[in-house]
Amino acid sequence: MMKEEKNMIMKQHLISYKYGIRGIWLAFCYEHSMRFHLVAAIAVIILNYVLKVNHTEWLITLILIVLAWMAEIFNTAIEKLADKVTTNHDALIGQVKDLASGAVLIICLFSALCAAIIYVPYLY
Ligand SMILES: Nc1ncnc2c1ncn2[C@@H]1O[C@H](COP(=O)(O)OP(=O)(O)OP(=O)(O)O)[C@@H](O)[C@H]1O
Repeated sequence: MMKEEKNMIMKQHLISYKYGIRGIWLAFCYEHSMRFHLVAAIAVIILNYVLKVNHTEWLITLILIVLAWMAEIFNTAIEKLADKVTTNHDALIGQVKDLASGAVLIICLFSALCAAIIYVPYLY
């Protein structure tokens, strides 16, 4: 591969990061739930420090935080796309939005369960 081609690929790669960062910023601006996820993430990090959780527990909680953020960003993207298709009442659009919300709910419930499993033993 030519040096110019490599540079071009690298440049496009870096530009795609820029779009990704803009996507994360948009999610925080337009989706109130993202701010809730941010507050929850900060609370988890503080709790991890206070309780001095072990390495594995740190990893599990950080992975769950990232999964919840990912689910919320996908949910926001799907909602925006659905609204672009139609803002009129439509049964299928309703189902699409419910499915996207379901994905967020699953990771939130699973995170709450994992938080109970990790933190409760530290309280005794
Ligand atoms: N065009 C539509 N046709 C039918 N039902 C809809 C439509 N738009 C929204 N709904 C229903 O209303 C619910 C909430 O949709 P809305 O677009 O207001 O999301 P939201 O309240 O911003 O959700 P979230 O809290 O996940 O961001 C959907 O899950 C769906 O059941």
